[in-house]
Amino acid sequence: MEDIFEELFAVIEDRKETLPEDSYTASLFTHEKGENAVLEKLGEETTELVLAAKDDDREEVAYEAADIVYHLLVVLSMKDMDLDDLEAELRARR
Ligand SMILES: N=c1c2ncn([C@@H]3O[C@H](COP(=O)(O)OP(=O)(O)OP(=O)(O)O)[C@@H](O)[C@H]3O)c2ncn1[C@@H]1O[C@H](COP(=O)(O)O)[C@@H](O)[C@H]1O
Repeated sequence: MEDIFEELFAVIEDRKETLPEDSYTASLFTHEKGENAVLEKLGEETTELVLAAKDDDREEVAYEAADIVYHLLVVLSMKDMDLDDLEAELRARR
């Protein structure tokens, strides 16, 4: 499970660096709305997760949760943060 986060974050960092034209991730880093584009998307996905959970739609909950995790990792990268920052915060709460 840990690996998939690391793999995904590495891809996001690569897209930030290389900005391929056909990359959705790159489009978030170059969006005319700036960071608001990914932040708005995160808000939308969170609302969709809440609705899916209220409907007890487990498949949809997993789908929206994955959308949230992906966009969350993009936000971390945008702030020049990484998974270590997230891990440190989680461990500090134990
Ligand atoms: N995990 C994701 C991921 N999750 C969600 N998304 C995109 O996030 C967007 C979510 O928006 P919505 O749910 O609103 O879906 P939509 O209706 O298609 O989008 P809109 O019309 O609302 O803009 C979609 O365009 C999805 O394709 C993702 N795009 C990329 N990744 C990962 O990032 C990697 C690199 O992708 P590229 O940057 O596109 O090369 C991929 O291999 C994946 O592993």
